[in-house]
Amino acid sequence: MQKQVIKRYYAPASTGNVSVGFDLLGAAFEPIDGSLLGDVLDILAETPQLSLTISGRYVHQLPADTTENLITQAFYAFEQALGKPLPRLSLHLHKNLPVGSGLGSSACSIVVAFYAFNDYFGRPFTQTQLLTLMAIAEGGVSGSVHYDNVAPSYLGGLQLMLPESPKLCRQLPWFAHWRVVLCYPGTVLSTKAARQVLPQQLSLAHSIAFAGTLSRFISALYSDDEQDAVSALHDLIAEPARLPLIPELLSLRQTLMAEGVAHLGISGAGPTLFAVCQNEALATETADYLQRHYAKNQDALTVVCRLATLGARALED
Ligand SMILES: Nc1ncnc2c1ncn2[C@@H]1O[C@H](COP(=O)(O)OP(=O)(O)O)[C@@H](O)[C@H]1O
Ligand SMILES: N[C@@H](CCOP(=O)(O)O)C(=O)O
Repeated sequence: MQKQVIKRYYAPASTGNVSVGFDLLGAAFEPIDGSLLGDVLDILAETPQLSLTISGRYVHQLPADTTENLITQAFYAFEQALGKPLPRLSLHLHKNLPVGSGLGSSACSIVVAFYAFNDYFGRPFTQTQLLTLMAIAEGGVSGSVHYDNVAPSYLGGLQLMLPESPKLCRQLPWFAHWRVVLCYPGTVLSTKAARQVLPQQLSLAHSIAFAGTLSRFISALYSDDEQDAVSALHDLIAEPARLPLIPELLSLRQTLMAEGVAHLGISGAGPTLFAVCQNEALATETADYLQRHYAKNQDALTVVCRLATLGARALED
C-alpha cells in the first residue's frame, strides 16, 4: 500500500571538479528527458522514534543498518546544530543515485536531508549556515571537507567555491546548449579511496598551470568564448593520480574526441565519466558508445543531461 507523504524533497546529482577545478568547481545535472536524477526524501509522519526506510534502484549499495545512513546522521547533526530537541520523524529515502559513483551520491542524500529538515522545521538556518552543515557532513564521508558536490546539489547550476569568502560559492555562467553524458559503469569506487591516491604537494610550475586552466575556463565562460572554454578543460591534479583506477579513460577519450566530443573527464572521484557535447545528436551517439564500451554490469547508468539550474527543492504532488 502507498504510504501517505507529508512532504517530499529532491536534490540533483552533481559532478565535482568538472576537470579544471579540483574541489573548487561542481555542476548539478538533470536528464534532458525531464526525469529526475537524484535522491528523493519523504517525510511520512512525526513518530516517537526516528525511522528510515529505503527503496530505489541503488538501495542494495547502502548499509543495511539505517542508523549508518547519512539521512539518519544528518537528522542528528541538524538537531545538534540547532541546539534543541526536535520531534522524531518517519522518513523514506528513494535512493536513485549509485553509491561511490562520482555522481555526488553521498552529497545528494546529505543535501536532500538537510534541506528537508530545514524546510520542515521552519527554516531556522540561513543558506550559508545550511551549506556549511552539508559540507561538514560530506567531509565526514570522504575524509576532507569539500563543497563541490553539496553546493551545486543544493543551489543548482555550475558553482565555483570561494575559499575564505563568507559567500562560500558563486554561480558561474554556462553554455545552455551543452549536453553532458554521464556514464556510470556500475562499479563502486569510494571517494575516500580515490582521495588517498592524490598528490600531497604540487610544484610551483604545476600550481601555476592548474590556476591557469581554471582561470582560462572561467574567463571563457564569462566571455561567452565556447572554443576557449572547451580547450581549457584539462584536469592537471586528480586525473593523473586517478588514471590507474580508470584505465579506460584515455582510449575512450581518444575515440570520442575524434568523433567531435568536446571533452571526456572523470566525474567527481569516478568511476563515472562525463562527456561534454556541443549538440544533442552527438550526445545521444556518445551515450550509446559509452553504454556499449564502458558499462560493466546491471548497475550501470548512462544518461544525457543538461545543467540543472534548480538545486534542492520540495516536490509537489
Ligand atoms: N544515503 C546515502 N547515500 C550515499 N551513501 C551513503 C548513504 N548512507 C550511507 N552512505 C555511505 O557513504 C559512503 C558514500 O561513499 P562515497 O564514496 O562518498 O560516495 P559518492 O562518491 O557516490 O558520494 C558509502 O560508504 C555509503 O555506504
Ligand atoms: N572533489 C571531490 C569530488 C568527489 O565527488 P564524488 O561524487 O566522487 O563524491 C574529489 O574529486 O575527490
